[in-house]
Amino acid sequence: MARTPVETHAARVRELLAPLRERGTETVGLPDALGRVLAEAARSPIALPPFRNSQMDGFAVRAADLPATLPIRGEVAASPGEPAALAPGSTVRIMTGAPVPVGADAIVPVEAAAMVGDAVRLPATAAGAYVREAGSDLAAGDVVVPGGIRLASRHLAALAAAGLTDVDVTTQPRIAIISTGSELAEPGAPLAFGQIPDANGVALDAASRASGATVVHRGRVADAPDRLAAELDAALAAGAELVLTSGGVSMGAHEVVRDLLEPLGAHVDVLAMQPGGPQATASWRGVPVVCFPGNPVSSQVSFELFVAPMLREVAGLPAAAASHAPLAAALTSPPGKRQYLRGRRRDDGAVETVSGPGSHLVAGLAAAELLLVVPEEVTALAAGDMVEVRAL
Ligand SMILES: Nc1nc2c(c(=O)[nH]1)N[C@H]1C(S)=C(S)[C@@H](COP(=O)(O)OP(=O)(O)OC[C@H]3O[C@@H](n4cnc5c(N)ncnc54)[C@H](O)[C@@H]3O)O[C@H]1N2
Ligand code: MOO
Repeated sequence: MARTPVETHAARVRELLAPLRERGTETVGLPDALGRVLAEAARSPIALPPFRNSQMDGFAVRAADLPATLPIRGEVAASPGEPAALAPGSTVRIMTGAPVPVGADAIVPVEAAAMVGDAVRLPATAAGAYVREAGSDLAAGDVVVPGGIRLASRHLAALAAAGLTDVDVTTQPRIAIISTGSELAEPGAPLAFGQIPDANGVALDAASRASGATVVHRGRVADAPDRLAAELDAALAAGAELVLTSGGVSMGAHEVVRDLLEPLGAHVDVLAMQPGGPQATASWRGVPVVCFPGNPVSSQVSFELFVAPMLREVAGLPAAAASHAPLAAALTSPPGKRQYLRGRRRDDGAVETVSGPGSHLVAGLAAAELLLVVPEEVTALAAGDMVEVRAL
């Protein structure tokens, strides 16, 4: 059977997921806005800084009075309240962030001052020295963060400094994840012989969230089509815009995903790649369903290749980094399949495989930091040959 090119399936998934690109907006509080994409420019209702204030702990002065020994007429702290105007020929102690009194036009840092009894000797100082003018960062009404920006802590700092408490962000794609397989148990539950913990559920949940989506439902079903149908309905009831399934798409006697969805028009394929050979795409009551193979490495690599790129784009995240590096040692690869081998980079920059090519080697994937991509037509590579490398 001819295997379907990886790009053909990628294009099919891309088309199926196109509606997810159209995002609405919602309002969230600043602490919850981290990592979200600002829907439109946020403007500052106040100037930054909001008032003229001192950049140093020191003395507020009129520059024209200096150099001189001046009497100290009190103190201005960084606290609410307007300070009294500075009388000519005098100074006040002032703290960083405190309002500069009317009449003062410069600050002398405390290190440059010398006490002379109750008075203070201050050197010549330029007008404007260490004075932070109101609006010198941003004028009231100016854009504090432009729309389309993925919010990091520095953006939240600027928004909070502007006194904003919540912002409009684009909604996150809502994903449901369903693990299929009668052998699956809740991780941590005692295992009967023949059972294994469900690894794909937590992995696809984490991968979805790391790609900027939100997970609205997670389920696990035995190899029974009516159970899968009920779980798909539960996913839609939870508001899922996209359902990811794992398992049940190859050629066994109990392929629950195929059994339920193929008669309804699912597209089932065997791709020219490993891991991630068997794949399917479907719709459930109009909602896209992307079906990954059950092997844990296969489902994770499939997510990375077919679903993560669109989610990252929507979330304003950079695409996974791809580069080339020399191979540390020779390797062989089966013909007709693009191999995604688990690897790591050595100190000398060469890349080597970790663990084997088997799609069940979930611990091996955990030990890897990158994937080595061996093209379909390449069956042998020598040490030093350049290979494509994808960061994990
Ligand atoms: N006769 C053939 N057999 C198989 C073929 C084939 O072409 N002809 N393809 C193999 C390949 S490649 C893959 S990949 C798997 C895919 O099979 P399914 O998608 O139907 O997945 P399952 O059979 O349900 O599971 C495969 C494997 O993964 C384990 N698994 C499943 N779900 C989980 C989970 N949530 N957490 C951890 N491990 C999971 C499952 O126990 C199986 O060991 O088919 C090959 N067979
Ligand atoms: O192609 Mo399957 O995904 O190796 O194990």
